[in-house]
Amino acid sequence: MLQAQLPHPSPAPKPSTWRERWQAWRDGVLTSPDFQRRAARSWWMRPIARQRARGLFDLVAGFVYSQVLLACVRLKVFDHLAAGPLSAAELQRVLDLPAEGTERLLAAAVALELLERRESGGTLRYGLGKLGAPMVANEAVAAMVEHHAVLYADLSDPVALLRGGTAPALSRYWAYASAARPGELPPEAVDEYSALMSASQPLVADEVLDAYNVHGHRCLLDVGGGQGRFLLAAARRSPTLQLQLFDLPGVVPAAQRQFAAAGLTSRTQVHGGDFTRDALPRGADIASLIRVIYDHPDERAATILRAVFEALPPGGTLLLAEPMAGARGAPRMGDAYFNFYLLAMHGGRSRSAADLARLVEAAGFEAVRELATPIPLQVSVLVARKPRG
Ligand SMILES: CC(C)=CCC/C(C)=C/CC/C(C)=C/C=C/C(C)=C/C=C/C=C(C)/C=C/C=C(C)/C=C/C=C(C)/C=C/CC(C)(C)O
Ligand SMILES: C[S@@+](CC[C@H](N)C(=O)[O-])C[C@H]1O[C@@H](n2cnc3c(N)ncnc32)[C@H](O)[C@@H]1O
Repeated sequence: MLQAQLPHPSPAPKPSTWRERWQAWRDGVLTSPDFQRRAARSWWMRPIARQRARGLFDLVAGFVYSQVLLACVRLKVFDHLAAGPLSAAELQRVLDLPAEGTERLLAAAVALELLERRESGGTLRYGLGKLGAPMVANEAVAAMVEHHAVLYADLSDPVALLRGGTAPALSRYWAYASAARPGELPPEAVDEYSALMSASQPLVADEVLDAYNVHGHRCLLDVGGGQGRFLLAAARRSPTLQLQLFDLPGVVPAAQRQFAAAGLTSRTQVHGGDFTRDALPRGADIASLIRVIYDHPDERAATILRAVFEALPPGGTLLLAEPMAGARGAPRMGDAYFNFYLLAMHGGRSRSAADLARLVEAAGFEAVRELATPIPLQVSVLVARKPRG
């Protein structure tokens, strides 16, 4: 049965304001198939009708578009074209696909602006499109594209997911999200997500370090710092900065290996523990929480922020960075994408900068401010200070 034919669960409220009357009238018009048909045929309404049809079609087809991108990533199409355009026959050879598969992939990738057709001297070649060019050697986004197989399997029944009681694969992938004692997770339970986080740090690290200059600081404690990729980026910005990393005991051996490989062992202290139970190491004058707080429900987020507050000296700085709901220019990222992602993960919630500022202040910090980042879709940043007195 169509939604419009379902009985209303309560007597529909009578519109009382001008705005409510306008909205009720507009709903009536826009849901009418007769109006939709007439609008599509009217010269002045047709552009709007076409735009709405396209918008809805793109929501229907979104998974197909994602899979075209996945095919391009798996076949390394963008990297093959980095040195210059290739003909369909050349691409067929390097991609090792049948001719028809190649033609279909190229047509789809051109339509999605991942590739573009280039004609010269009577030969048709394929080059990088405006959305394909940023994918060249982009291991961060490529790793995320691959990872979405897990998410999309969990989203195959979105209503069941919303009703709860399911056991999404994503909640097993992020083993700490539902573990009673995350501190006891062995390396094999944390290695896969830690590698994904490490691979995707380039989406975040330079954005954060461009927004906040760590130069004036003596020692940076990265809480939930994973395999240390953010600290390695910070160390490159400030050669005198001391580094402390805190993460689950199962994660820290990989972090230690990364610091040793970068020749940074003497500047680094690595601590294993559970930030919901254990005290954080003292000694840093700035602590960062990068892509950590949105993993957790409010109560656990408050515990983590309080632990950071305790670890910092008076006047110490908190640097909190993650993709935030309501980020400028990215309205779908927080409320649609991460909202559902975090539901499947059985973890936390996508929060706006204002929601996070409230949590940060409740933990005792002051002077909370949001810093501008170049691409808020990737990450937004809050800084705050522990009071001096
Ligand atoms: C030169 C001429 C002719 C014109 C100039 C025109 C011009 C200005 C062009 C701009 C070109 C340009 C610089 C393009 C840049 C493109 C960029 C920066 C693209 C970035 C894309 C980023 C993407 C797609 C990021 C995706 C991130 C995802 C999906 C992240 C997912 C994260 C997850 C799932 C995290 C999970 C962690 C957990 C569990 C929630 O804690
Ligand atoms: C989403 S990852 C972010 C990692 C890293 N900050 C980054 O942005 O790449 C969250 C991190 O928090 C760590 N974590 C989760 N629960 C934890 C806990 N109870 N105690 C300590 N670390 C924890 C995870 O092991 C993981 O490294």
